[in-house]
Amino acid sequence: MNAPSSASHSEVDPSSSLVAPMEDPVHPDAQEEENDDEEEEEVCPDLVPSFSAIADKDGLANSAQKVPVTVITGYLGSGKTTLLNYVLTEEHNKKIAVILNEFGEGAIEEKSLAVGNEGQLYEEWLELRNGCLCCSVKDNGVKAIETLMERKGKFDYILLETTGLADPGPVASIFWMDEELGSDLYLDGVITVVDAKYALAHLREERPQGALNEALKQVAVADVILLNKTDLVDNLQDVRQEIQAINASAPVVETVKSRIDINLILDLHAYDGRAQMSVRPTKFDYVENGTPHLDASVGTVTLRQRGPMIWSKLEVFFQTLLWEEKVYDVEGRLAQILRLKALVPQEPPLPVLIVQGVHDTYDTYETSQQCQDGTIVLIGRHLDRDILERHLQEAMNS
Ligand SMILES: Nc1nc2c(ncn2[C@@H]2O[C@H](COP(=O)(O)OP(=O)(O)OP(=O)(O)O)[C@@H](O)[C@H]2O)c(=O)[nH]1
Ligand SMILES: [Zn+2]
Repeated sequence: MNAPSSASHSEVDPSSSLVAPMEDPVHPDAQEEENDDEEEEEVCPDLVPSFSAIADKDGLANSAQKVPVTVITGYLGSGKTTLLNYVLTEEHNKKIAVILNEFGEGAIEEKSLAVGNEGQLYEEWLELRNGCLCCSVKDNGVKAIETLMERKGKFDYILLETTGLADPGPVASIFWMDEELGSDLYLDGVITVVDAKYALAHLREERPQGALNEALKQVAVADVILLNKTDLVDNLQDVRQEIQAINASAPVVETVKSRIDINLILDLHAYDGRAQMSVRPTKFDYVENGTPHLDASVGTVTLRQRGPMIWSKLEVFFQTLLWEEKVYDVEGRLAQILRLKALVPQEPPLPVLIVQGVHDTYDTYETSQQCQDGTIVLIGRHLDRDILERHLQEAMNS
């Protein structure tokens, strides 16, 4: 685990390196900044799910025992529940637990008061056909789910629908952090459902003091985006462009009634070494910098670095960016990272590393994927490519 003070966590699992600031890992992004619009329009490496086992034996053994959690987020009424229902009725050989929750809402203190004994915060379980289960957990703790598993037996898979106004970042981090602490659960991926008809309005909604709106955060941290309700819209070009300008690294799949090949959303392993990052140039790579024509305040910047990199130096760059709050854009606004991914070749025989980050927490994983050059994908706001590039070079040359 990677956090300003992570010693206690590395004792728990020395093979892992998840890093996050420890003061308040559940709500790491408390910055409120002035409102503005900025984005980079550029498409960069996608995280492509790999269904072949490329993790090492330990990694596989590890995730075999643990239950994957896919977080399903999206604005009010975008089609999250429709997606869950669809997954439950599709043919699959999994015993899936669906959890509707009020995760990540309210203060932790309030929640622990509400949890009561043994985290019994769930409502009635509904037994569905094909062995699936459904419930509503009114807790923001992993404990409640673990208690459920103790009572109901282990599931193969958990789908967790956040409320439409939730910021999925902290929710995702809960599972991620909890994995470090020996939980039975691990975060597989974040799926964001976008309402094609109202997305542009949602993404542009202003919040007091320039806070980021939920729709932006939901798109920014997505591993896969469903552009849903496409039957209601004639021209998808604008909304698709705006989504990709915000998060250039997540595949955007157009859907009606959230119908999607479930292989595209389950078992992504988006947060471990089994995710493959493919580096493919796209037309967006050639868009001029500094001439944004889309009205988004969150964007993606991709930095590339030739040849093998020294991880400890790259880590200095990440920590400067994520924790030290020393990186600004040209107008002096603090860079705020919502999601980060990197593919980092090291001098052989050191393995290639994948770095995954949500807000200010990041983790590294070894991958068997090969690459010559490093790629760093940053999604957030107030990201100025030239300034970020300079900080990266400073760190690499230190
Ligand atoms: N026309 C159309 N309607 C859809 C589509 N997908 C879902 N809906 C409808 O949109 C409404 C909201 O869908 P839900 O799945 O409940 O949305 P949700 O994201 O779970 O909503 P909340 O939980 O309230 O945030 C329902 O009436 C769905 O039937 C679609 O692709 N096209
Ligand atoms: Zn719903």
